[in-house]
Parts: sequence; C-alpha cells; structure tokens
Amino acid sequence: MPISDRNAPVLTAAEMRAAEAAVIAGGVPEYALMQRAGKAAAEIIWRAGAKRETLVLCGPGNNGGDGYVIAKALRDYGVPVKVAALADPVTESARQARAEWGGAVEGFFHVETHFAQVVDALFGTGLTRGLEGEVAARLVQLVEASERSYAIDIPSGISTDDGMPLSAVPHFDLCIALGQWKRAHMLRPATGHWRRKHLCDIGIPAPDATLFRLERPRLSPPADDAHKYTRGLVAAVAGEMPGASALAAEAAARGGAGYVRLIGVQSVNRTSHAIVRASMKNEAALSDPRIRALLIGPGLGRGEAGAERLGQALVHSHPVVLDADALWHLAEGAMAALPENAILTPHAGEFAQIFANLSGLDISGTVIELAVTAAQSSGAVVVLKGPTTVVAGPDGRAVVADAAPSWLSTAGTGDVLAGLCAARLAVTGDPFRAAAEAVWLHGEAARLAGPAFLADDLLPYIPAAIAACL
Ligand SMILES: NC(=O)C1=CN([C@@H]2O[C@H](COP(=O)(O)OP(=O)(O)OC[C@H]3O[C@@H](n4cnc5c(N)ncnc54)[C@H](O)[C@@H]3O)[C@@H](O)[C@H]2O)[C@H](O)CC1
Ligand SMILES: [K+]
Repeated sequence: MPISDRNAPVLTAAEMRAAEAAVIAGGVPEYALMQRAGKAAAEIIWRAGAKRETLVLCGPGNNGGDGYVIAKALRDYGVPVKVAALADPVTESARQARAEWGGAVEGFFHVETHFAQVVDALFGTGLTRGLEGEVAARLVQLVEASERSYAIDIPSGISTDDGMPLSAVPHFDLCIALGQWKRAHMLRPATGHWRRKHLCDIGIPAPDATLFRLERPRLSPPADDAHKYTRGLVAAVAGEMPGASALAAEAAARGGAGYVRLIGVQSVNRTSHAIVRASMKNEAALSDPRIRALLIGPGLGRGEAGAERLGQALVHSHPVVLDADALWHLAEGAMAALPENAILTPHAGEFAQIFANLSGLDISGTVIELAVTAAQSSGAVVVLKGPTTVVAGPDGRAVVADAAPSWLSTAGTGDVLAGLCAARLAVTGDPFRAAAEAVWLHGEAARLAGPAFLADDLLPYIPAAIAACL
C-alpha cells in the first residue's frame, strides 16, 4: 500500500518483468510495449534535441529493440539518425524492431565518434554483468563526445537493483525510465550518472509494491474545532546541549504540533516563547497522557545523565521519536522496550552502531534493504538518513527520498528532521506516514531556503513547505 496515490512504485528488475508479463498475459504483445516505449522516448528526445544529428546505440536485447524503435521514430520526425549495433538482436521483438527500422546498421566500434546526440540503448534491466572493457570505454567516448546524451531505461552498465556501476558508465543528460521507476533510478551512485530523469508511462499498471518514491504528501489544516491538545502535544526532552533540543522543539512547533513542551532545559535563551518549558523533576510533564509524541536524542548527551533521562522518558510508553544520542544509548535491551509507535532516525554511522549489535541481523545491501531489515527487526519505523533517505516500516513498506538538496549536509538539520517527525507523529498518530511527511517537509524547507543555510534557517521555511501540501 502506498501512503498516497502520489507515491509511484519503485521496482526491482524482477518486479518490472512480472509487471510487464502481466500486461502481456492480458493480451498486449511484447512488441506493442516496445513500440510504446520507443515512441515515448523518441518524442522526449525530439522535443529536447529537435533535428540534431543523433546516434542510437543498440544492444542485443529488448533495450536494443527500444533503440531501433527510437531510431525509426526520430527518422519519421525528420531527424538525421544513425544506428550502431553492438550485436545482432537476440529477442523476437528486437529483431522485429530492427527490421522495421530497415536502415543501415553500423558497427559499434566503426561508426564515427562525434554526434550532436547519443542514445544509449545497449542494455537495460537485463544486464547480467559489467560491459567488457572496450565496450564500456567506447560508450564513454561516444557519450562524452556528444552535446546531449540519453540513457534508455537505465545507463548501460548500471545494475538495476542496487544502482551500482558494474563497468565504466558515462554521465548522461537525461535518463528515460520506461514503464515504472526501478531501484537504480533512486539509488546512489546511479543517480549521479544523469542530470535529469523522466518516467515514461507505457501502460504498465503499478503493481503491488513495497517500495515507493517519496512525493509531496497531502496534509490537512487543523479541524474547525481544533485546540492545542487535539492538534497534538509534543514533549521534547533536552540534555547536555540544549541548543539541539531547542532546534528540534521549534521544528516540531512549526511542523504542525499544537503544543510543544521542552523538558529539562536550563538555559532558555533564543527559544520561542510559545514553547513551554518544564523541569525534569516535574513528573507530570513527562507522564502527561495527552502527550502524542515524545522526542528525545538531540543534544541529550552520551553520559550517565543522558541514559537516565532516556530511561525516564521511555517509561511512559508514549509514541516516540528517537534520534542522535538516544540512538547511541539504544542497546539491544532498550530496543525491546520501544513503544509500539516509535520512529528511529539514524544516519549511516548511528545505524551501523545500533543494528550491528543486534544478533542474527544481516545488515547488508542497499540503504533500502538496510532500512527495511532494521524496521522489521526493531518493530519501529526507521528513517535511514543520508543523501538518499529511506523511511521503512515494520510491515516491509518503504519510501525513498531521492531529491533532497545536498545543502542539508550541515550540522543541526537532523535535529530539525527529528522535530518534524515528532510533530507529524503527534498530528497523525501513524509513525510511517509521519516520518514520510517529515522527510518531505524537511527537503522542501531546504529547497526553499536555498544554498548554504544554517539548520536554524530551515525553521521559517517549514510553514511554506506545509502550505505546498494543503
Ligand atoms: N519493462 C518494460 O515494460 C519494457 C521494457 N523493454 C525494454 O527491455 C529492456 C529489458 O530487455 P532485456 O532483453 O530483458 O534485457 P537487455 O536488453 O537489458 O539485455 C539483455 C541481453 O543482453 C545480454 N547481456 C546482459 N549483460 C551483458 C553484458 N554485460 N555484456 C553483453 N551482453 C550482456 C543478455 O544475455 C541478454 O541477451 C528494458 O530495460 C527496456 O529497455 C521493452 O521495450 C518492453 C517494455
Ligand atoms: K540503456
């Protein structure tokens, strides 16, 4: 189940083949799908490149078949086109496409090197190993010599399921994904191999999937009769570095919570007056049954005092967001004590530290497998933060955020994200939805803030990010 109909599925190569097979079983011939794919891609190339001379590189499989369809369609638009093939077609559909192209087919190594545009239709989701050395080198040479380049479905040499290059892979202007997004379209390092990506709809319906692309969520304004408690009370527990918990608390307040209580902070300078402070000694402040989300970790400290505060805070079983130093304190025992609705927000280093200690857990694979395995083993929603952030739920669902600005890689932005997670958890009561909304709002606030911001600068952009979702 996607979290909303805006979230497109992200498939493995096997899932893509199954989705394609279902359409073919429903009566659409494979060749008709290839025609749709090739024509849709050709239209995009035509719009981008008009009548620039174009070289289409065709491989032996159906990716190459798409290439022949593209070449024919571009020729029909009046574009000067040449085709160079690495090998003869090995599938029936590709043979048919080549026959319909009907024009000359040059040798991959013999065709001249300089073209205004190059289209890579050598290999797609059927890639089983890296390209041979000279083949990869020639592809890089042809693409680098061109003014514009297009990768059909996936750049040749990129592994579909993990986004890893299996041989030298050039950088393209545009990656044209066919039918549905595949994992490599979301994962580094693959995503560094194109400037833009575009998904072509070729009539392959979204299959049942567990992984989705994070898209702009739909949020609702508070109900007409809302008051601060119905909108959600967030309790943020401070620690050794009060600035971090203050930042997280402010993000929670701007992220939609009705009431934010900051507990256990001594120095109060520079925190909004709307955030209510309470002492750790005031037990009622933490045990308050109206608390809809507890936030602990930013600035907590790694010493005894931090561990003690964490223990005190978890005792009440509030839905919780655990970040930073709280994750550091999270040993196997504490993990078992997590309340039902918990969100963990580790970056890669924290992630390795927590989950490497869990016995019997195989932590390997892409950030997607890592986050999903961690969520399933901990029973919590895991937000694995990084250049590609993944939100995974214990039920196996995950969303991947592939487009956050790299300017977010600065101190304190994690505190802001944790605060947003707490706000959305308090508002929605659903940790998976909350984490996905928070990650999107965080990325949007960063986009709005522009370059070289401080984490504090994100705060005034959060309302505008929310406004984009109403
Ligand atoms: N998904 C869809 O709905 C549609 C996808 N189309 C396109 O088809 C490709 C996938 O085609 P497939 O034939 O399965 O695989 P490839 O063309 O990627 O290549 C398979 C071919 O190549 C051999 N091979 C694999 N790796 C290497 C290598 N390193 N060196 C040499 N040879 C290699 C392998 O043995 C096969 O013979 C998909 O990406 C779309 O572009 C269709 O158009 C229909 C709709
Ligand atoms: K390709």
